[in-house]
Amino acid sequence: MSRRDPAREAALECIDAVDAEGGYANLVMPRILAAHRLSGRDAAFATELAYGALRMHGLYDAVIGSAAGRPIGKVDPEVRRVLWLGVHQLLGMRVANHAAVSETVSLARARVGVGPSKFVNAVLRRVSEVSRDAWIARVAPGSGRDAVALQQSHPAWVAAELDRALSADGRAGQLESLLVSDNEPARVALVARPGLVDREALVASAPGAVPGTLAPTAVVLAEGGDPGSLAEVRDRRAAVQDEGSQVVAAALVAAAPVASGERWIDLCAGPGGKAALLGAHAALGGATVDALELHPHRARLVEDSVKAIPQGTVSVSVGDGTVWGEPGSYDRVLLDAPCTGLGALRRRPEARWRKDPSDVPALQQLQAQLLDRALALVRPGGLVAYITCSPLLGETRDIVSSARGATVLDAREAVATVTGTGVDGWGRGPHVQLWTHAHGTDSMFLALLRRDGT
Ligand SMILES: C[S@@+](CC[C@H](N)C(=O)[O-])C[C@H]1O[C@@H](n2cnc3c(N)ncnc32)[C@H](O)[C@@H]1O
Repeated sequence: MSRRDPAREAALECIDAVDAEGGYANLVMPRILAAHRLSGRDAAFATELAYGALRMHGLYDAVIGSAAGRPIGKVDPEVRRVLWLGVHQLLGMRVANHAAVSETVSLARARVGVGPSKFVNAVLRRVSEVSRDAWIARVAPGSGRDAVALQQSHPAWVAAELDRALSADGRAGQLESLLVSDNEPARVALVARPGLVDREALVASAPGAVPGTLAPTAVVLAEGGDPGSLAEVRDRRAAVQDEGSQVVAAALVAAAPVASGERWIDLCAGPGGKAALLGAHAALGGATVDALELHPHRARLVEDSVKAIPQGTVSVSVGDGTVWGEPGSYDRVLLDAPCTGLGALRRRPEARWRKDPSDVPALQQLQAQLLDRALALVRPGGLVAYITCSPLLGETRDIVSSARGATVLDAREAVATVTGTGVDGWGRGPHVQLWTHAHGTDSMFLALLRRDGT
């Protein structure tokens, strides 16, 4: 009987659950780690192994096909997933070649049988003969867009859309940097909800944490920092939230002075990160927030997220934002629209492979309907923040440019107020597009609109 490494077993279970059963890595992995009683460095190793293989398998399939001398489609899917695990150790991690090959082969023997394990052994030995760069030169040579997409393991259509969005934002030539940043796991950022906990106090509670560099509410945890260990997170005075999300939500508050009695609505609130940040600001300024969410189970997450906000400030409802509410009855609307999520690929290792260009038109239609409704819901002179965690032009500028009855504001001014920086650092305007490679945040888009009329 050969000895098998529990961290590699856990990683393979995660890869199987995601690739074969349609699971989400960030949901299945914690359960698998607990079942294998893995923590600390072993858990981190298993997670990097699984997430890296799931992210990078576009490139690894090309390497495996070349090393095996057969099209990847002819490799049994179960064997292929074991190979991803081995190739990621060889080309994506600093695991010694002999350990990567022998540990993966013993796993293969147990999981897929002796015959296939010999094939795994032969392929991995061949892969281990040359470096990652040499493999890239062999299977994805050049510097054209499709080559860069394969080198950085992104579907070609995703890379093409991101490239277009970069160019439109004055960032032509930055595609490779962006795709590289999608492959680097994000450091965990927390929000210190204003009025509920001081940022300095939160920094002091979390060993090794530092203040964020963009949002005045942000705290960045040390590598491996566990947000669940912090009382402030457990009681919802603080929460995990990308710093870019904090900036764009706070920009709606910063766009005009808050008058007591203002009514705000978050039209697409689940799971409630931005609703809670708005709620904390609203409580300080004497405003109230309605938080709307289509799906009841996500509305429950919003309820939980806002539970530390002073009573009577936020009220959560289940409903459809395309038809909700009394026209003209709100002062500000936050519309964080459902989108492809292609600006947050670093958070979800499998996400890039689950999207398809055919998903985009239905999302665009919904985004346009929601923005229409958002503009109907605000009073004349009221403000709408249109936000996506996708930089795709079809989900961002194109949606905003087709809106009627509103004036587009320079969102850079509100963002500069939030971040305490000058307007110039925020692109060409009037919208603000954050970029993972440039700002270290998710690639969030923000447009601010003011409804016309008096
Ligand atoms: C991008 S997420 C919002 C994230 C949220 N603002 C946060 O910061 O936690 C979009 C949300 O809109 C919800 N949604 C989708 N269609 C909707 C609709 N027609 N009306 C209201 N909510 C909708 C989705 O269920 C999802 O929870």
